[in-house]
Amino acid sequence: MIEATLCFPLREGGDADEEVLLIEKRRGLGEGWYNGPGGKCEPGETPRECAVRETEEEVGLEVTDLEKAGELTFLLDGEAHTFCHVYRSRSFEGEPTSSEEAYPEWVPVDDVPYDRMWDDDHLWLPGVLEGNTVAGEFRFEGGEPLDEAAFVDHDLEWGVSLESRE
Ligand SMILES: COc1nc(N)nc2c1ncn2[C@H]1C[C@H](O)[C@@H](COP(=O)(O)OP(=O)(O)OP(=O)(O)O)O1
Repeated sequence: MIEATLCFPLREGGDADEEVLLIEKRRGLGEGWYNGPGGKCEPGETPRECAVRETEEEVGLEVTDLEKAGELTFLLDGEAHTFCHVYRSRSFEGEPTSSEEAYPEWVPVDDVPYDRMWDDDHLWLPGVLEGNTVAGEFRFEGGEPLDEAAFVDHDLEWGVSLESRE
């Protein structure tokens, strides 16, 4: 099973609206869709270290004080495919810049483009952006690659305790 991360930097935008930093993915899994910065964990790396590294690599932002917000299991044809650790952070340095992997974009949390994201995102990301914690399982069918499989169903648990976990 792949172990991966997503990180959602948050800031106060204009008119005190909160904004989240998304990326438009330029290559690999989910290419062309919006997501948070993130990627696969490397050997010997904790998920938190992975989220920090991937955010720096993809958009040039140095995030600190990451808050664990979710643990998501993605299953493909009944087999665990990816376990994803989700973080949010209001502490970061630098300005988002494009990379070979991603175009960054600040968007109001009330105007996230769920129609251009993974089919599961509208089920868990709004709660995560509101400050909640979540554990979820999402089932896809149709074979590899995961981003061409069909989203079938899911289970979600809100308000879970995650801070003791990386
Ligand atoms: C199945 O639903 C998913 N939803 C969301 N929102 N994000 C997902 C889903 N499945 C995977 N992801 C995330 C997990 C990772 O953050 C990325 C995939 O990362 P990638 O394969 O691009 O990993 P990298 O290490 O950045 O890739 P390179 O091999 O190019 O370095 O999608």
